[in-house]
Amino acid sequence: MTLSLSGEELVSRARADLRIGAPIALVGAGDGAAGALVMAAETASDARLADFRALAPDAFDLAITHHRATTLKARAYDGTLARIALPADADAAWVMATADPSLDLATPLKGPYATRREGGAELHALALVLTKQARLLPAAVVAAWADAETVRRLAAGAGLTLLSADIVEDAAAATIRLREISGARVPTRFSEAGRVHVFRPDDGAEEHYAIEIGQPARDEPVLARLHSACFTGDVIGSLKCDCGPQLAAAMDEIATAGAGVLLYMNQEGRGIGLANKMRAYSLQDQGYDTVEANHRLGFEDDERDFRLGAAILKEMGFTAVRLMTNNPGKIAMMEASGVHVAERVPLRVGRNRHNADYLATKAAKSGHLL
Ligand SMILES: Nc1nc2c(ncn2[C@@H]2O[C@H](COP(=O)(O)OP(=O)(O)OP(=O)(O)O)[C@@H](O)[C@H]2O)c(=O)[nH]1
Ligand SMILES: [Zn+2]
Repeated sequence: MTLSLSGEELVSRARADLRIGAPIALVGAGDGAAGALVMAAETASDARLADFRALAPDAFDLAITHHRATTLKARAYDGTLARIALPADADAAWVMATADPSLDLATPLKGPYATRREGGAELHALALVLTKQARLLPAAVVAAWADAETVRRLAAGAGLTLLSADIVEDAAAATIRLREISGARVPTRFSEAGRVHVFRPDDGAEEHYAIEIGQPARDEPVLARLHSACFTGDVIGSLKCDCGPQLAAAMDEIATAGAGVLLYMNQEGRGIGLANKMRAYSLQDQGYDTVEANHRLGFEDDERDFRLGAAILKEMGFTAVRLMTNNPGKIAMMEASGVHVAERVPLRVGRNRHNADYLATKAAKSGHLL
């Protein structure tokens, strides 16, 4: 028997590496493939940048999304991304100022930037996918070599996580498995008959919670709310969104009905994480709406994976829901994931003068039913 890590385990480890500022190694498929050492832009240190330079890579670039390149007036030759050649004196502060749009007011004078055209960008694209999955800014420092062997050797010598494109793709397409780890009775101000169940995904990503109220029957559609974490709205009462009142109203409605389930999904900021959401808020303070701010940072409007909620419901024995939502996307994803939406229950609460524009943008751009 040989002990080896699965592709999914390697990808999970790579995400953790990127968050702590450790380099990872990426290689292309087949003979003559290229290789690269990668660090997330936001965790790259001066010392590591110097280490990368000392290895004399064939190309040393900062990979950014084409959205970011547009703002920087840098030519993007690689479709959805651009490779900015790192100047010889570029330090970690330079990398962040170039990568992070929310810092633009603080560091207005930047560029011009030379973007790379020759060579492939497959590994750069992979690096951006992984930084996003790690809930970091989609920007990566990439030291590339024309031959994968050099990178394999460097990775083996330093004990770096080594990934190939197919491993990352397979891991993303794999069925998500979540297990209930623990659960206990938690009476709340909404209902004394509450139970909290904690679900943990096998890939080591965030845990999600199910709050079950009463004893909902498994053989009929359950009154359910799929709530995405919003630290600002849920915990500190932010008026910028409608999440806090929606959470309370959903709990209240389920409690009044006597039975149902609220899934609390730790997909903060529509899946971009709180750090990136606060970057988005800074951009919103500069006049961009919620969707534009996400795009400027290099994210899609919505980066949540709604399959997770469906997986938890199925794990709990539910196959059909009466879903409390105004978001048609959630209904479509539930159905696609094998949980039938027998009815949509509208949830309209928490409108105030601070979030009027935010709600209008959701209706206009994200198809929300108001
Ligand atoms: N990126 C980003 N996320 C936000 C912003 N405001 C709120 N969020 C997040 O959006 C999520 C809530 O999503 P909503 O679109 O309000 O609601 P929904 O859950 O999709 O739809 P409903 O079921 O109708 O409420 C939470 O994860 C919040 O943290 C914002 O301006 N930018
Ligand atoms: Zn919110």
